[in-house]
Amino acid sequence: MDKRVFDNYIIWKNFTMADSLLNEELDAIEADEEAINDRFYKELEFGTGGLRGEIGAGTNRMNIYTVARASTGYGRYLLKNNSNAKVAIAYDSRINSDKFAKTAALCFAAMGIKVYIWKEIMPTPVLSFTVRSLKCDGGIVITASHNPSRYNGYKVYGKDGCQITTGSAAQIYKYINEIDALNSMPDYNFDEGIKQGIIEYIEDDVFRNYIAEVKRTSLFNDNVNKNIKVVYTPLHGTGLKPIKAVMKEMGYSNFYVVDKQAVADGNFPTCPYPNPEIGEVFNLGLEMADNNGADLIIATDPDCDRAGVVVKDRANYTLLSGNEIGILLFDYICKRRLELKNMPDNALVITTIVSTDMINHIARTYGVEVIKVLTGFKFIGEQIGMLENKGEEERYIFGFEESYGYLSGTYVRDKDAVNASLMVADMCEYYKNQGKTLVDVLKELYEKYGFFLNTLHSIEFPGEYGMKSMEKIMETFRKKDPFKDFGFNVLEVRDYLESVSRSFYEKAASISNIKLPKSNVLTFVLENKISVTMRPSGTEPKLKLYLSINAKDKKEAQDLEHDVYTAIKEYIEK
Ligand SMILES: O=P([O-])(O)O[C@H]1O[C@H](COP(=O)(O)O)[C@@H](O)[C@H](O)[C@H]1O
Ligand SMILES: [Mg+2]
Repeated sequence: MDKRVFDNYIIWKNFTMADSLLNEELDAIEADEEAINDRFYKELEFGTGGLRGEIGAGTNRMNIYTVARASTGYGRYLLKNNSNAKVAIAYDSRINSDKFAKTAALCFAAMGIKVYIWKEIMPTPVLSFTVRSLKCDGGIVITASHNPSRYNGYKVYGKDGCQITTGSAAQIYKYINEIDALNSMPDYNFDEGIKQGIIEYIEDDVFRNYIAEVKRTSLFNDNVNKNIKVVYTPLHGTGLKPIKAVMKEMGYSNFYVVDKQAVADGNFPTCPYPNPEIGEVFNLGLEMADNNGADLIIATDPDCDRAGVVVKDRANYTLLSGNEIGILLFDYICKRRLELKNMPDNALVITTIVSTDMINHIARTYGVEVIKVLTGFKFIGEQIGMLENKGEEERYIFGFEESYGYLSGTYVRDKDAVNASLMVADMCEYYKNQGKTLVDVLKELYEKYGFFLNTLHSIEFPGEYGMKSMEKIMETFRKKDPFKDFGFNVLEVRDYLESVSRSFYEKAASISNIKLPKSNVLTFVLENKISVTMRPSGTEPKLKLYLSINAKDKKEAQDLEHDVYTAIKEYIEK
């Protein structure tokens, strides 16, 4: 083991004597080099959605010390830009989320930064709204989103209500890096901060205004009493209060909550992996739907920025993928805006390089421009900010990413599952009035545009060894062209780390630049309308493989997908 790692372990062990839980954890791993290494080989870093890590002792863990370190660094950055800085804080239902939120509040307050904090658990999009509404210089949410219960995290927002992107993340990280976690806990008391007014609970008005904005995104509010039956589950997270409010106020009186999952609980007792991408999270919702014949089951992740959907198609229930929800919503939004005569000139949809290309085809039909950004909704939020600066905000009609992230308004700058739930319910009601289910509509879209199969395969690579293995795999694919050995012709390679795209459509290869921030992502466009994108996840120790096939029917697409994935998997495992 690296000496620095072991020295750090000893320092933390001595320091945490007064913190029995952390100390016990460190004591117990005394003879386990791997466990020590995993806790100390690095510091938590900014990934796709802020800092994220397992809860526990060490520099590579979420604990009050690493939270204090991040907060002190972020606080210094905020003060550098504005000596009267204000910051907003929200937290979800995860283990220690409230404690970490208070730790952060203390750090900011001790530095003289005014803190607005929610008194109860709140969704991530509400924090984005709060930052803008209270004119804060920034904000944070304590959450690890949809990760398993052993994780927590720290999402950081700029004054535009958008999660910090590459440039500001690097600047903030410089400040954080100057700070020693164990010396960053302030000598300050939360109640004292409240008394002095430097820490203030956020008023309910902000929540009500947020709800009003979400309701305003509806393209269907001409029909107040809705007929469809909706089953909803917040998966033990923050979604219940806002989604119940919006749905009831928008006339969805047949709205049923999965009781067992309504209780906020960071142990996620009924769904250990509270991710709407995983079909099992719908089990309890399906039981309920089987009994009451619901048209729709909606699940939102713990910080309520992702929404997953199961729809009733005659007698069956079908789980939609993130891409399928995205194309259905996009098509619905275009259709409704044209019907309501409020389609903006030069309308714009923003999506990511790992989301379905089918969006381009639909966009062409409606004359909507498509912008593609790197993975992470923050890059979509950033684009909305750029439009706002040019006074062109109205052009934005929809943003979506394959990992169940959607936003159809500009009142927040992050994906919003409250907005997504309302839009999906509206869409379901709209088509039901025409005698169609969402599965029928999806089939119509596939008939019109050809069948698109988009799959995501995640391969786990835990710990330092895993991280290095992923790097090696990425390098191998970058340097060699294994697809040749698999028997596929490569037509184009996009290397987002080197910002170049090489295409081989003609005999001589041509090279062009990619105008996106550098990121460790590779896309291989193969013959037969197949493409493969690979990247290490920025939120979990996983290599993500996104396969996209455009074929004449489902069977053909599935066969091709199987062949490509099997070849890649065998190659990686070799
Ligand atoms: O986790 P969330 O819901 O905050 O979501 C975050 O992580 C997702 C997965 O990222 P990765 O593929 O790097 O794991 C991203 O798609 C999303 O935009 C980002 O906000
Ligand atoms: Mg989330």
